Amino acid sequence: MPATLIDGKAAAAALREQVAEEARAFQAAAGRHAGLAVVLVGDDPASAVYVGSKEKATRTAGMAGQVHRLSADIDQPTLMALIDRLNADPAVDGILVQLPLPAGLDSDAVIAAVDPAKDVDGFHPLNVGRLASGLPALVPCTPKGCIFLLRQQLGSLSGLDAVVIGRSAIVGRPMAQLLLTESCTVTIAHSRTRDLPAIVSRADIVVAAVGRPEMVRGDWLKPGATVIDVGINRVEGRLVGDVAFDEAMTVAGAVTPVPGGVGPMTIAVLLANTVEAARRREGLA
Ligand SMILES: Nc1nc(=O)c2c([nH]1)NC[C@@H]1CN(c3ccc(C(=O)N[C@@H](CCC(=O)O)C(=O)O)cc3)C=[N+]21
Repeated sequence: MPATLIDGKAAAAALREQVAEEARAFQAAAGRHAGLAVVLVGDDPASAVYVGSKEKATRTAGMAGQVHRLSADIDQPTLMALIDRLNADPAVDGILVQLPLPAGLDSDAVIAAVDPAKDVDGFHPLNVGRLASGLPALVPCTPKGCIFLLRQQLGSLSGLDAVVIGRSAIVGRPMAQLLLTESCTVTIAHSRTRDLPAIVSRADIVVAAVGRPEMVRGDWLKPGATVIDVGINRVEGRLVGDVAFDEAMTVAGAVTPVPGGVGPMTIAVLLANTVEAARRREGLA
């Protein structure tokens, strides 16, 4: 029997509906809309598309969105001054600086300059530390979206063996922290891992976040495993994940597709984080 297809698009639509409800309740209680500011530096076409869909989703959820589009050749002090202005603006609850920034700009400095209470990406060192300590925090959108999909598919994750492939600051590391909070036994694998197929073969949950098209093969998987594919790779004009999808579907219990899996959840969680930040800032949470 083939694996269940995990429908991220449907899950994201349901979450966006719930967030729209929370945004209405916030508006009624606070007398203003929750507000998200997105900063886009340069004219990378893929980034422009993502930012456009974030803008649309923000409005649809009944929140106030603003996009700041800056030229690729702005200097660091100009960008830092914009962050300071957004930090000081009471109408702005969430700040997202689209990454990667053009060469020459220091993204670590920009991330550290964002008010941690407005850090809806969960990239500020304070939120990273809070997540690692098991404290309430604003949590990176993509890993949090993966947890939603896993909970929907499996219910409790307690005691399950989880393997995260990839150790990036934006996906792999926070993903491992969240799985630990869900009481999984967590292994983080990466480019230096020896015998990756053997490690993956023990996992009830596999999260692939490496950025190598179709690297995880079907015959690595434990039969019945739940496979979350975070990869978005453009190969010969089409999108493929980090998992060999057709192979995985013959072995796994459930698999996320690319597109239509994790990606749509990322934007829905961004909206959820923005309402959460707004509620905390107004003392409503
Ligand atoms: N500060 C910051 N925060 C981010 O969250 C952030 C970022 N920078 N930089 C770029 C990445 C990428 N990202 C995606 C969001 C949605 C989809 C998405 O909705 N994908 C759809 C469509 C894919 C397509 O057609 O291109 C899907 O997978 O089905 C993908 C990728 C957020 N990112």
